[in-house]
Amino acid sequence: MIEFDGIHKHYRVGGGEVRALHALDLGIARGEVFGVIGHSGAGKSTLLRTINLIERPSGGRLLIDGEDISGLDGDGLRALRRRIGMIFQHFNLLGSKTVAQNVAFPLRLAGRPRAEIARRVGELLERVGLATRADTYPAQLSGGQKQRVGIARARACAPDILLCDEATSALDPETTASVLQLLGELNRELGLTIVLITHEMDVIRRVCDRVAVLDAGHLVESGAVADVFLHPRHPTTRRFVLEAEHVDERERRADLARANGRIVRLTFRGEATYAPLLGSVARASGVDYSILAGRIDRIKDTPYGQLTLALVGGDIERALRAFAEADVQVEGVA
Ligand SMILES: Nc1ncnc2c1ncn2[C@@H]1O[C@H](COP(=O)(O)OP(=O)(O)OP(=O)(O)O)[C@@H](O)[C@H]1O
Repeated sequence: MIEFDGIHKHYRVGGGEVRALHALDLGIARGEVFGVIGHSGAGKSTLLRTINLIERPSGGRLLIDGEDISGLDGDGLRALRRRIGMIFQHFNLLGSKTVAQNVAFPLRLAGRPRAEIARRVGELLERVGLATRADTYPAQLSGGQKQRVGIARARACAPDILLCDEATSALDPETTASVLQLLGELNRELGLTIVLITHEMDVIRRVCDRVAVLDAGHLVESGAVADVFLHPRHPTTRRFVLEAEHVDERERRADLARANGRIVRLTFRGEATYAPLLGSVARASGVDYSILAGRIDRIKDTPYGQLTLALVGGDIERALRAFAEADVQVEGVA
């Protein structure tokens, strides 16, 4: 649905130039939740803002449904922006307008009749659980409620793409979870294509289908969230994953260096996560193990487990074969 084809972006600053995106190739499919992760300055906002042409690419082609949009202006640009909603880290609500007036704003700009606006605003607020707050002002709402108003407003013109610019970065963990849940529901209910940018791997893990990792304007890794999260290849991605696990990379390495035996990482996905496998494999192969690191969690709705073990004695090859036969992925850890 959205295709970046060799997209470049540079900004002119003073006499020089800042290169924000370098020859970016990226495809986002209709109906998916696509996450872009990167550190500050990596180019995430620039990438997001090229999709609705708040930023124009300096080179390359940007296709939506096969049409190159990078040169659109006038009516074409207005039509493009109506099909793309956007929500922001700091909500960007109009403080002098009520919740209902904020949500009505894009509909008024689009010249919709008054009765239709009233009906649509009612529906939109109902869906985000704020029907009773229509006449309050943003300052009277919590952060989570403000973002729900932002989501209702972004949906006003029934867009088929929603851009989320660090939409949960200003929220506490519980509120973040409920806003991400709402985004997931809208994606499933409406087939809404969602592109979100974040610097938190946990946000990606909870809600995204696929992810791209940006580093200094370069796309360094992309793929299904489970593959990228469980088997990160690029050092930047590995750092994001360790951060999400609250692990210090140097401490982890020191722990591994102290362990004796053969060190392996086992990844269990789906049903294998719950199989009582370790004890039976250890008994059958005569291998002893110590657990160096471990985590059980979910990627979207799929449970996974990841264990780093030191294996000692017995028939280690037999143990590794038994894990592989039970659909557990085995990787050596250097
Ligand atoms: N309007 C602008 N004018 C000049 N330089 C800019 C502009 N917007 C972004 N940049 C520069 O482009 C690079 C990428 O910035 P961008 O905001 O896209 O990164 P980001 O990953 O979203 O970072 P953050 O998480 O801090 O917002 C940075 O070096 C930034 O300073």
